[in-house]
Amino acid sequence: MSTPVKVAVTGAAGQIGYSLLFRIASGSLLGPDTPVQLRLLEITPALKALEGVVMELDDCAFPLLSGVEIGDDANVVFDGANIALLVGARPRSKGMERGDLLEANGAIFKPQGAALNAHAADDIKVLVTGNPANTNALIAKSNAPDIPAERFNALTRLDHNRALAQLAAKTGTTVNDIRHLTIWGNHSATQYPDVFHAEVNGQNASELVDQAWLESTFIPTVQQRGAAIIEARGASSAASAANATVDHMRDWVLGTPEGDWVSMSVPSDGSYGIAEGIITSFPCTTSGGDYSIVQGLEINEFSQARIDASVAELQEEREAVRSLGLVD
Ligand SMILES: NC(=O)C1=CN([C@@H]2O[C@H](COP(=O)(O)OP(=O)(O)OC[C@H]3O[C@@H](n4cnc5c(N)ncnc54)[C@H](O)[C@@H]3O)[C@@H](O)[C@H]2O)C=CC1
Ligand SMILES: O=C([O-])CC(=O)C(=O)O
Repeated sequence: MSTPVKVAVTGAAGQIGYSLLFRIASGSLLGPDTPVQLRLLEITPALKALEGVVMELDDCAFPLLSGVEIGDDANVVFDGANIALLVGARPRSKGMERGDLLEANGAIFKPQGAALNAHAADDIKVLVTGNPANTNALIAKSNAPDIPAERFNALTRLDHNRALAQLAAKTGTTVNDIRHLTIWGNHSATQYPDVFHAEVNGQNASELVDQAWLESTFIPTVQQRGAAIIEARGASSAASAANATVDHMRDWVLGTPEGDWVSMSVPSDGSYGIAEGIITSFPCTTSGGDYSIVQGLEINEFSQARIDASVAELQEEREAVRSLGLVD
């Protein structure tokens, strides 16, 4: 067996953590031949609950799990990490304005960015799931000047998976029949799920569904799915968010399937005229541990307006965290 890969997870005692850790330890993240060491970060009051989760991990007797370290100090927990899954974040509480939310999360992601910069392994890959995920990833990236910027991603794979499921249901197919779906923009209600390049069994998806369904059902359903889950379950998406976190990082490390792409929020390099530096969702392929933004797609007027709106929201978030001194 090879040397264990060190996987750091923050917010490990939370809802998503409770699904995610078991998937990582069972081999879903890095495959059946790669042992993992889990390095779990929590706030001090949650360490006892986390100890209980570690007892359960022990009780699974996972053959690939080489060890588990837990703690409340990012400088210790991130030591030597090859992968960091930043899940723990400050949720919006009643009466909290967006600016307050960004500030509260800045207090988490700024020091975590700095701790990754100082202690993570040279090949570190960072994926932010904790909301507001795109801007939290931007804050972490800005505070880790020695880590290449492209190693900081945010999660829009859950939105991608939700869009796949909705399109499959509408067209009477399965998710396996669909290729080239894209989420553009922010992991928020402004995100744009784009079917204009998608194919269902080789046929362009926009020819199989009408514009009215796209505008009044598909797009709002995908954009509002998180809220619908909260309404139904009384708690936010957890197993599906953990699953998407695994999907994103697994594909980044092990590669996307031949002939398809996935949606990843990555620092913009200016592709499609999108402001450089913001962390926004693009169609991406990956190979050899590196990803590339799919180039050359024709963007119609309908799509462009929606991409612009979501990118504008991300630029506003960047301005807000800039004015708080959280990013350059
Ligand atoms: N990007 C996406 O698609 C999705 C993102 N989310 C977000 O993921 C985040 C986590 O969700 P849940 O697990 O359901 O929340 P949760 O509240 O059950 O767990 C979060 C955990 O993070 C911990 N935490 C807080 N501050 C921390 C810090 N500084 N360091 C380490 N741990 C810290 C808390 O103690 C808590 O145990 C939330 O921000 C949620 O909005 C949820 C679903 C989808
Ligand atoms: O709104 C939330 O906290 C959960 C979320 O991001 C989602 O389900 O997409």
